[in-house]
Order: sequence, then C-alpha cells, then structure tokens
Amino acid sequence: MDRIRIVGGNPLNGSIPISGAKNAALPLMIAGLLTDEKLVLENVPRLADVSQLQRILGNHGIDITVNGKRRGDDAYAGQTLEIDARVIVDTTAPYDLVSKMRASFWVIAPLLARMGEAKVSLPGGCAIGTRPVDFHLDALRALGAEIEIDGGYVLARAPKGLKGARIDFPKVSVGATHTAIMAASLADGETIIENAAREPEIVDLADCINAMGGRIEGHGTSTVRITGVPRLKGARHCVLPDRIETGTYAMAVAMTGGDVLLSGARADLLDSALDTLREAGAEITVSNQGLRVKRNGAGIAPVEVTTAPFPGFPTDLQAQLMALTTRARGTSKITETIFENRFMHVQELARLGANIHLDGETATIEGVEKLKGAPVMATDLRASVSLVIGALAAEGESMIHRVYHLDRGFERLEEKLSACGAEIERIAG
Ligand SMILES: CC(=O)N[C@H]1[C@@H](OP(=O)(O)OP(=O)(O)OC[C@H]2O[C@@H](n3ccc(=O)[nH]c3=O)[C@H](O)[C@@H]2O)O[C@H](CO)[C@@H](O)[C@@H]1O
Ligand SMILES: C=C(OP(=O)(O)O)C(=O)O
Repeated sequence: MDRIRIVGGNPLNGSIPISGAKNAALPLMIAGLLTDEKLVLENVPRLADVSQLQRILGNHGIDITVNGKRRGDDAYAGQTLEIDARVIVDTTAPYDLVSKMRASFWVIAPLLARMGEAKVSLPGGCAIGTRPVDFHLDALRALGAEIEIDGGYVLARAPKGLKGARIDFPKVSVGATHTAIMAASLADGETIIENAAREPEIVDLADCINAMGGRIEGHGTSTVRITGVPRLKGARHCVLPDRIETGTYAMAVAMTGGDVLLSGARADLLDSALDTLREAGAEITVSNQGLRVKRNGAGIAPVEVTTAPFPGFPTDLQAQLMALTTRARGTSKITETIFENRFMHVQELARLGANIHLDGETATIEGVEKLKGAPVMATDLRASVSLVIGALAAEGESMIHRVYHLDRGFERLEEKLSACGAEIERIAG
C-alpha cells in the first residue's frame, strides 16, 4: 500500500487548480442511466471513486468513453466522459462492487425508473457510521415501487412505472435526495420533495437533468418540485468545482502560512466554511480566477463549529478544520452532528502532538505551540487529508499510511502541494 512522506514547516505559495467535485461527478454519472442517448460530462476528476463507478456502470452494459486532455488543456484539466446507456443489459448491482463505493447504491433510482426493476446490494457499513438507506427506500415506495430485501439485496419493482408523489424526508439526506430526484424525473405526474438536501451537488444534478429535458424546480431549497417526463435526452454538462477540495487546501494554507490562489474555486459553494476560515485567521479574497488564501504573521484563532447540512458547515471539512485548530491560540470546539463515528482522525492527530478531548459528539481542541512529525494511519477519506494538514505544519518527518483512502477524493494531492513548496512525496509500496 502506498504511503505519503511529508517533512513539515514549509509555507505554501503559488497556485492550486481545483478539480471537479467527486460528490457531483458520481450522481451525474449515475444520471447517465436515465437516458438512451449520450450524456457528456466535462471536468470529471481522476479519482478512485470515479474509476470504481465506471466499472459498476460497465457492469450494467453502459459504454463510457473517456477523453483525456485535449490540445491546449493544462496538466490538471479534468477528463470528459461520454456515457452511453442506450442498452442496459443487467439491472443487478452486485455486493462486490457496491460495497466498494457506497454512492453506487444510487443506481437503484434510474434502473427502476427506466427498466421497471432493480436488484441492488445494500451498501453495507462504513468507517464513519452505519449509513442506512431507509430514506432512499421510503422515497421509492412513495413513488409506487414494490421493495423487498432479501439476502443483502434490495429487490425493487415498478412494472407499471413510477407515479409522482409527495416525499417528506425525516432528516436531510444528500443521497436520498439524489435518489428521489432521479426516480421522480421519469415518474408519471408531479413529485414534491420536502426537507430536501440543499447541497450544491444536488443543484448540479438537477441542472443536468433539466438540460436532459427534465422538469425540476426549487433545487437548492428544501422543497423540490418535479414534473415527470416520459423520457430524457442526452446533454453536455460540466461538473462544478469541488468545494471540499477548496476548503481543504484553504485550511492547509491557513495552517502552514503562505499565499495561494485556489484557481477555479467558487466562493458561493463554501458559504459558512469561508466565514469559519476567516474567523480562524485566514485572509480570503474572491476573484474571477478563484479564491486567494493568505495567512501571514498572526497565528490561528480558535473557533467553535457544529457541522450541519448545507448551507451549514460541511461534515466533509470537519476533520480538516480539526487539524487546523490543533495549533490555534486557545481552545476550539467542534461538534459533529451528521455521522456518528467521524472522529477517527483524533487519535492520529494526537500522535502528531495534538491535544484533543472527546465528549460524545463534541471534540475540544487545546491549541499547542507545535506539532512533531510521526508515522500515522489514514482511516477514512477526510481523516486522511486532516493528517496531511497536520504533517505539513509538524516539525520533522511524518509518514502517512493507507493513503488509498486519500485517492478516493483528492486528485494529485501531492503534485498540487509540492508545486506550492511542500516537501511531500508518495512512496509506492
Ligand atoms: C457521494 C456523496 O455525495 N457523499 C456525501 C453524502 O453522503 P450520503 O448521501 O451517504 O449522506 P447522507 O446525507 O445521506 O447522510 C446524512 C445522515 O443521514 C443518515 N441517513 C442517510 C440516508 C438514509 O437512508 N438513512 C439515514 O439515516 C446517515 O446515516 C447520516 O447520518 O452526503 C454526506 C453528508 O453531507 C457527505 O458527508 C458525503 O460526502
Ligand atoms: C463521506 C464521503 O464520501 P462517501 O459518501 O462517498 O463515503 C466524503 O466525500 O467525505
């Protein structure tokens, strides 16, 4: 398994290109199953999760043509995927594939909507929590699907098609909102989704489906109205920039000091996370090139944050913020409300010298003067990058093990950071 070696202490200066968003690219690729025409997706990031989903879609008989860089593209340009789901040869998504990439469970929606049936493995457990799919299944039942669970698989049937309905989620769920929007887009009649997730990736999916001939309104608010159409056509859509990658690198600069342009980043996608970063002492200026992040001189100020669905502080930036606060001038508090086990980075940050106390869903972080490099282990996607942030500021050498977690959601991380002066290298092994 690859490792990443970092020698901390260098400030970050220069420019980091922000890739297309993993959490937008995945539902957009799945939406390709909604039409028998070509869906062309631009600015798709080169990530392990994207490759895994390509394999899963291939299992359904979907052709995906990958166009790499075109003449004039810079080294970091995203890839273009042409998704051709003209023929769906298999409506089963097997355990060995779904268990590797949870979001692939969402194929249940287009398979059911287009083929009238789907047999999809339950995704199984995950490091950060139980992550059930009951809200997804309740939404599909509301749309008229017969749902049965047998042998770890969800057997869904709608031989007469899906019917528009009212869906009221008891709790905000990004994935269940994606599932409901995709299924309702081809249902007969009108669907109203209440307590819908408002994440920018939901908006990106709905905009894409509308470009395919869908009729979705209110996306980005808690109430989404969908008028089903008999079929959807092909379209061309550009994946929006990754707000979590943006926030991650902004926190890295805030941690090490320096001055970096996050090119292609969009401030409107970060909302409360930008406020928190500024409160912590980062200077952030917005331009049409992206976000410029600086931290010179004055240290890191402590913050108190509670994660929440968009537009609240994103749970996917919680681990990164914790790394930043380990060197704040005072005591910070971070409360995680979305997932029940998303503090696994705490023990690893402590190996770097951090002083963190856990009490249920709240972490109290006493800022320390300095961190010291050490061998540490990645436990999940965002925890892994919080260790990178800690190591970038720690004295001496750190070795981060199990970086396959990192490769799920951060494209060319070591290249992007070393281009800004970090002493970082990947050691194959
Ligand atoms: C590929 C992708 O986009 N992943 C994101 C998506 O994950 P995902 O869509 O899996 O997360 P959800 O928004 O669904 O989860 C929110 C909470 O609802 C619970 N829940 C969810 C569904 C369900 O049927 N029943 C249920 O109880 C979950 O256990 C969790 O406690 O949103 C999360 C919350 O913003 C992000 O951290 C993930 O990066
Ligand atoms: C939890 C995440 O992703 P996933 O839902 O794919 O596990 C994430 O992107 O932080």
